[in-house]
Amino acid sequence: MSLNPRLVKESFSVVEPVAERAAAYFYGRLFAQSPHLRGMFPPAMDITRDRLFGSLTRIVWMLDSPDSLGGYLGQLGRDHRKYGVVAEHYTAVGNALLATIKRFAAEIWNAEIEAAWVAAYTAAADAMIGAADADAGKNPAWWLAEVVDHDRRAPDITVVTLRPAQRMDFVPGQYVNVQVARWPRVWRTYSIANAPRADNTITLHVRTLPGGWVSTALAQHTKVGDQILLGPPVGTMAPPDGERDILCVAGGTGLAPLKAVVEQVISSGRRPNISMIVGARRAAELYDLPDLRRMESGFPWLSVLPVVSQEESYTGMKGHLDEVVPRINAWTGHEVYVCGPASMVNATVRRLLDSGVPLASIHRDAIQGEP
Ligand SMILES: NC(=O)C1=CN([C@@H]2O[C@H](COP(=O)(O)OP(=O)(O)OC[C@H]3O[C@@H](n4cnc5c(N)ncnc54)[C@H](O)[C@@H]3O)[C@@H](O)[C@H]2O)C=CC1
Repeated sequence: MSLNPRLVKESFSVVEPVAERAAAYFYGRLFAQSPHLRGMFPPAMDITRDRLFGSLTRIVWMLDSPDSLGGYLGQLGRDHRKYGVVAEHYTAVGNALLATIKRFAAEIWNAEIEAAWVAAYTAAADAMIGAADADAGKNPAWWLAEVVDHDRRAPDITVVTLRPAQRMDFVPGQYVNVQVARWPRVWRTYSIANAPRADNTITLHVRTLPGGWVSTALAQHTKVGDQILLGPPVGTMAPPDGERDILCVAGGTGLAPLKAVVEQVISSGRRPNISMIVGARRAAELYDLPDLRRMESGFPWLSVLPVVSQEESYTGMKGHLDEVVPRINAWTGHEVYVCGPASMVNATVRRLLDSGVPLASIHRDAIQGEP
């Protein structure tokens, strides 16, 4: 069986515009054929459905880049250990996936396309299973973590510090999936907001969103001493290893992974100039400014610039990050990190590219938050 990325991509592009219906069909089919699998999923499937297509889209578009794809599938396989996924589940998922693509790409479907999908799915499942097996000897499938600090910084922003019961190794810039006792099987992603610490604690920045199950539970129904579950650290954003100056553009709680990256650079002993441009809608939402100012006073090469977009009376810099950032500097020689709401990240990256910053110098990570 040989891989044929072109056929997979062409047929997937027919399904992509109807992704929502295809995902609903996929799960309907999966649970009809294997009802016992339903218990592994949360009662409300909306976010799970989006995540499925998000992952599938990434995999399909990475089929031509085996190195990136291998890394991504490895993380996905390790991360799926927390759901209790074992090798035999992949067969059921593969059958439902094939039936789904076949149905929604019916007008172009043929034996060659089917063979291409079977080959691609088999290779992807093998990579995930292999990574999960290799990880099983080294790390737990999930970590139990105790809440050791709970700090409401703004009406809807809470900073939570957790101590995992077992050592958790991670790269600054990565994120974890979080599950609270109140909502079994519901997992949401949060970036780790610190470089590794000697006491193994990690800090998360939580924005409470209307209808956000996990964020509301973490902010309003969680106290010091509670236990929550964490999946393994995932994500490919990482601190730079060269000597170039660094720009970090953070929108809201998108600050979290960028703070981790900056902490790591500072503790590495290197001395690049670091500019952190930190955006919030209102000044009261600059929830981490005192700590950023403390970092700034301890590391003279760091400068922190808060920017507020929706408060006329604010006396500091005002505006949207995508407009403000290119006005401040050309940034062409910098390693650039951008994180925050997707619309802000997309707009800012576009403006940076327009102003001559090479794509290879721009670091961002697609993570899925609530709701
Ligand atoms: N909590 C975490 O660990 C992480 C969160 N994120 C993501 O970061 C986002 C944070 O959201 P909030 O704190 O609610 O941010 P927010 O909605 O309060 O916005 C923060 C900043 O982004 C700017 N902004 C918003 N939309 C924009 C647009 N279309 N163009 C230009 N600028 C725009 C605002 O002006 C403000 O400066 C979420 O989407 C979350 O998924 C990403 C990584 C980690």
